[in-house]
Amino acid sequence: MTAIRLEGIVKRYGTAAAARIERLDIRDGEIVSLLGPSGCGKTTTLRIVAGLIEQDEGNLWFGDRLINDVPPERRNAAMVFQNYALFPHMTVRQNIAFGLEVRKRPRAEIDRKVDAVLELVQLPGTADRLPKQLSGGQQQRIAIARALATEPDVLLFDEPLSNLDAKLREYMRFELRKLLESLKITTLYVTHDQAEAMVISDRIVVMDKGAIVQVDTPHKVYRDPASRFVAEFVGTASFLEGRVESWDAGEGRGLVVTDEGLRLVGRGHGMQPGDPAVLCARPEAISLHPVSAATPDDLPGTIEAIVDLGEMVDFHVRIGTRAIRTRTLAGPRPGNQGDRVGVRLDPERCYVVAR
Ligand SMILES: Nc1ncnc2c1ncn2[C@@H]1O[C@H](COP(=O)(O)OP(=O)(O)OP(=O)(O)O)[C@@H](O)[C@H]1O
Repeated sequence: MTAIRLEGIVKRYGTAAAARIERLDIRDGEIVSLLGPSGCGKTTTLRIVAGLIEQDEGNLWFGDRLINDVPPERRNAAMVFQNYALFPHMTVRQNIAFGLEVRKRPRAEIDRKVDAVLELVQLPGTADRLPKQLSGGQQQRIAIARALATEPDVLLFDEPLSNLDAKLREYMRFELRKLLESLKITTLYVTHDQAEAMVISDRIVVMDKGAIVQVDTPHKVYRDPASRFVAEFVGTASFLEGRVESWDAGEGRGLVVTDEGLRLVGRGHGMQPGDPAVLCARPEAISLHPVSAATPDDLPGTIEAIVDLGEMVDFHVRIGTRAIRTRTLAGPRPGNQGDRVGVRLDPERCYVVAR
């Protein structure tokens, strides 16, 4: 097992920095995702770790080994790509054996390892098939088996599930998480899909414009976003801009008065009275109540639209000049389109961040 450390890493194309990572530590056996919108520098960072791109500045460590000048094939890292990158004219067995043959391993060992990794990805009967005789999901599992066969210290995934259809992708997330958990190999995983990152990772690195903006467990990234950008990118939220009226640093919560004069309580860090702020309300933080059951503290709202998603129902609600969104399990509804409702915000699930 190998810890990974990136220190002062910068990669520029022309004058623009595609990646600038002050510091990132990935622990032995940890599964870490790089998550962010297109162009934020995820793939550049992953490729620097793989040795496929050379950084302009900074140091990269695998354990206590500085590997800046170590070529990719000597880093003992295996990469799994979005397009599987299997050799089409080779059987599954030949594909998986390839890396071991390059390393001139004895035949018996190669056969044993191929069988073992096929077992691991639950495709033991496919050894003699060609990639085209497998489904997309199966091909991706073979690509993973091929990566595992060489017993790498580090596994690198570049959007490995993006080519699969939505249902299979969802299933494979859980399968992959189970597999990675059992392997305990240090893993860096690139995705722009926040749900995938939530399922796969021990920790998520959220990136924006080449830099890291938050590193935390999936739970913390969702429950404690460091900025509006993170709250917007991971999950959904309604945003209410305003100013901090009072703040209890000990409790980590305070009162925000929005630009429309709504008084709302939320949790956060490092805010001061007078700070411009945004209150981020997750859909599950907002509950709607028929006017007859509303309390004086509820905000007066009007249901503008109801979107029925089957098991869930989205409500778009107007509060004065503001539109917010909430989501509930299908069931009794607080009202119909056009009805007035009481809107209640759970302060525990509202986050106050700098504006
Ligand atoms: N070879 C290159 N030459 C010039 N600019 C590049 C090159 N590779 C990447 N970039 C730029 O660097 C930035 C980061 O790219 P990168 O591929 O790392 O982003 P990403 O987060 O992986 O995006 P995506 O999810 O779309 O793959 C982008 O602005 C991109 O246009």
